[in-house]
Amino acid sequence: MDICIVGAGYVGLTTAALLAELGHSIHCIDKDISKIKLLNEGKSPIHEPGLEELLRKNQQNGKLIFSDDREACFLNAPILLIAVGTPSKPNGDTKLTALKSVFEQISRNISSHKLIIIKSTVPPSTNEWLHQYLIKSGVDATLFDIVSNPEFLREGSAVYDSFHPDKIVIGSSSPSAIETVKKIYEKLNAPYIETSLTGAELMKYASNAFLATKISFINEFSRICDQYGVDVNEISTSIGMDPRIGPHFLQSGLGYGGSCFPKDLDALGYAARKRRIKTDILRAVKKVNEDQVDYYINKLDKEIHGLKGKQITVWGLTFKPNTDDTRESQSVKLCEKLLKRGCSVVTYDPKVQTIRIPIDFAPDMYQAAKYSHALIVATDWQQFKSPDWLKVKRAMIGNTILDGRNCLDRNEVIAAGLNYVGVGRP
Ligand SMILES: NC(=O)c1ccc[n+]([C@@H]2O[C@H](COP(=O)([O-])OP(=O)(O)OC[C@H]3O[C@@H](n4cnc5c(N)ncnc54)[C@H](O)[C@@H]3O)[C@@H](O)[C@H]2O)c1
Ligand SMILES: O=c1ccn([C@@H]2O[C@H](COP(=O)(O)OP(=O)(O)O[C@H]3O[C@H](CO)[C@@H](O)[C@H](O)[C@H]3O)[C@@H](O)[C@H]2O)c(=O)[nH]1
Repeated sequence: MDICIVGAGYVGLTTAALLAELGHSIHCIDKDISKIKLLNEGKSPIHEPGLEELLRKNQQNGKLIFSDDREACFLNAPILLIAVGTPSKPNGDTKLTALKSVFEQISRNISSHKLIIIKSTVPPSTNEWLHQYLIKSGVDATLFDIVSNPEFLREGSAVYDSFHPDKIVIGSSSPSAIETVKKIYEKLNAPYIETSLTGAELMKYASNAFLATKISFINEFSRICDQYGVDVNEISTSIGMDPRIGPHFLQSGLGYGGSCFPKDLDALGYAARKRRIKTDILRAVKKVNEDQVDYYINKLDKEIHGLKGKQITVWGLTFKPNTDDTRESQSVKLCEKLLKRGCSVVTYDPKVQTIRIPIDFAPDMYQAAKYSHALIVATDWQQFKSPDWLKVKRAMIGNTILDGRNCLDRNEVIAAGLNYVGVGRP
């Protein structure tokens, strides 16, 4: 099938690679000309394992083209898949500027039937609103169908996730549109969940809100473990064995970040408040996450007898490993708070070399440790999990290692003569 993908970000590019690989003809467009230029040179503008190779392969075999000619794409393609960003406003509401601009362009260029698939995460009833928008713009209702088809991939494993979805959610009031979307994905052999437009929107928010709740639950629990001298990782393993709970999203640490959980929880809370629904759980999940960075910093403060004037090494700036994304990263928040407490911060991240806060970047992880009073593992990149701790010890002035992701082997750290500190890690 001929599909135009609008938005060449994490979701748009991964979906472009997936659908081209499934045999469809993909035209992917973005308003950002620099991204399109890079893509046409065979380079991915984002770091996502396996993505660049897959994009290049499908560009070479003619299944995938990139351009910034949005109008031509809107005119020609019978299927439009929209994956533009939907960031938060300060009050938690969602900025729909990009989506509205796409729909404005569609309304001006529609002359034959369009199936419009919305992949972007949008607040409940947005898709209904978009449907009405096109009608009010004078577009004949028979000329388009809208399907809400939310995306569940994780950054860092986006390619794997999109080829192995646990389900494909398809929300629409049009049975024929639902059938077409099923055909697009049929080679994936994943179960379909058919629902309404708003049902699909809410399934996406429910998923992210529940996953974030699991993380904040275990993070709050790690503070309880901390007081009782019990290892929280053992608690996660134990409760995770119960199939009613499951082992995933029970890794305690500095908390969740990224472009999705914080934004989507805010959007859901805002939508509920608008309908006068109190969201006590969502508020608590957010509060635990916000407090978690302070809990770690206060623990370090006690351990090294004051933070002011100390040099702290932070390993990892991305919000999780295997990505270059620092949006809403807890590591970045940690660095900002350390600066406010009078520390100097030296950092190393395999994929980040600059950031808009006054911290120093070292060329490698060991040089980042040089002359520091303490070292914090803030993102669980594989290379930080089992480094040469003797080399780290020789580089540092102090000897405290704070395990911000509960991902280190404490015995290895101690064996090198270093002081292991974690939350809920006696
Ligand atoms: N990042 C994820 O892991 C993830 C996973 C599931 C769902 N989502 C949702 O998918 C959507 C996209 O997220 P993302 O992380 O890919 O965003 P992103 O910021 O990486 O990419 C969005 C792209 O859309 C482009 N764009 C904006 N306005 C445009 C326009 N009018 N015409 C053409 N292109 C335009 C931007 O230039 C950008 O390249 C969001 O709603 C997000 O919540 C994201
Ligand atoms: O046990 C865990 C699991 C994750 N995290 C943190 O949670 C954040 C989010 O991680 P993850 O969910 O793996 O990455 P995202 O790319 O943000 O993916 C989430 O957000 C996407 C955008 O909506 C959804 O599509 C995915 O299903 C959903 O997992 C990161 O900061 C992780 O460090 C933890 O602290 N403990």
